[in-house]
Amino acid sequence: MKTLLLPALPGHPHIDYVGSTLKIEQVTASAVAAEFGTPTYVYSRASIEEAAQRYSQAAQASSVHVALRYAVKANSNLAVLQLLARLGWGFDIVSAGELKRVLAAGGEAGKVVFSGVGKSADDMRFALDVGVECFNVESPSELAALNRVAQAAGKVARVALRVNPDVDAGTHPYISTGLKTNKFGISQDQAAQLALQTAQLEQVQLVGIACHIGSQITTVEPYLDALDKVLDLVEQMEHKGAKIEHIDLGGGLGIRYTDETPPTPQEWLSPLLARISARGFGHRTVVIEPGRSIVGNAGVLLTRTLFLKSTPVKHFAVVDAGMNDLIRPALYSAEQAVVLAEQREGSALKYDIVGPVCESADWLARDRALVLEEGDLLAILSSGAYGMVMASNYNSRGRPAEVMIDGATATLIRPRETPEQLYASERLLP
Ligand SMILES: Cc1ncc(COP(=O)(O)O)c(C=O)c1O
Ligand SMILES: N[C@@H](CCCC[NH3+])C(=O)O
Repeated sequence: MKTLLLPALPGHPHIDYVGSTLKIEQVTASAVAAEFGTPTYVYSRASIEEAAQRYSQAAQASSVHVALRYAVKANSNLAVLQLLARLGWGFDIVSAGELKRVLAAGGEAGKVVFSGVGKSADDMRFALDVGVECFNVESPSELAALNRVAQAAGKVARVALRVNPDVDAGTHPYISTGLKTNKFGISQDQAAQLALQTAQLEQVQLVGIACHIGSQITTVEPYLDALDKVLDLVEQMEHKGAKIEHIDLGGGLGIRYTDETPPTPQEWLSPLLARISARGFGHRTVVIEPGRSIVGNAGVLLTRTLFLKSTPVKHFAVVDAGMNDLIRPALYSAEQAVVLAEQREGSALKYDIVGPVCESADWLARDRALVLEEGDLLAILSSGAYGMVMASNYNSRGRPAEVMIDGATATLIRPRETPEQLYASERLLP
């Protein structure tokens, strides 16, 4: 029988049981649900800040200069971005929308890396106008387009070439990005050629090499493999006269969802920086772009059990959160631990935890042994990353509320969407 992380919740700092009661910092999950309803995403401020500080400390332990850039796509709530901006972090973005959020949250454009395989001309122009620090370019066509946009804007765009190092990060195929069959990055050969071409383009300046090999990676080896290939390329480019100021290693460090044991930021960064120094590149800036490992285990999704239902072959717990609120299980068959806000003794049944959406893929967890009653409040753990940001309005369901816990204080950082808001901008025909 599957047992998931009970009674202690390892890997989830500041989210744990006190007796049989689940608390996020000093606030009970039940109190959050009573005040703000369900489904609701709840984040621990201390957990986010400590995760960020573990990266800063790992960076400070080395003589190599490390630029910290939080990947906004993991969780883009303004309050989350504000916490990181206050800690001095910059940001990794993939759209003008994310860039606008960063600016609205008090982030500095000069500490923003613009990633993504499909940047529009409008997005490039906005990023140039506000002065982002670097564009991570992923194709010859994108480089040409950026040169044109920069010319029209009268600016010079600082550029890093994102290389696809063709390494297997050992993660889910949908979140692997560094294989040659993936759409991301430029092959090593093509990158070397493109580096030469940048010298001919007046409105772009090559300053870096970037890579990002995937997400939820739980070992260091694929990063070292990718790094060696990136450093080979840097050597090759500098031999031909380029001046590479920074090496961007991307993000991707995994978290514990059930029983994974990923390296800590220190265990991840230290061998990479050591390799960079050993190969003679220790005076370059190293950029990192973590997302999930900052916010993933700082958040839970609270959901209320509506009905328990048994068929001849299965027990179902129908809850008020669905795949529109948290799509990771439906999309990647992701396993996230599910726990009761108030644990009770009794004999457990194995439940599939399913939502109200009209799709058979609308499941949040499968075969979980729980002692459940209708009306019980559940917490889906590890929901701080790629949770709310991937939520949709399918079935005209308003997206959940978001709440930040700081000690004994719960602050609503985004109210629940109402159905009226969903269709407010739609128009009836004349
Ligand atoms: C370019 C880039 N940087 C950083 C990240 C953040 O990754 P993660 O949340 O796995 O740390 C991603 C997402 O995979 C990405 O595509
Ligand atoms: N959305 C994915 C991660 C994608 C990372 C972005 N490249 C997840 O939930 O695991």
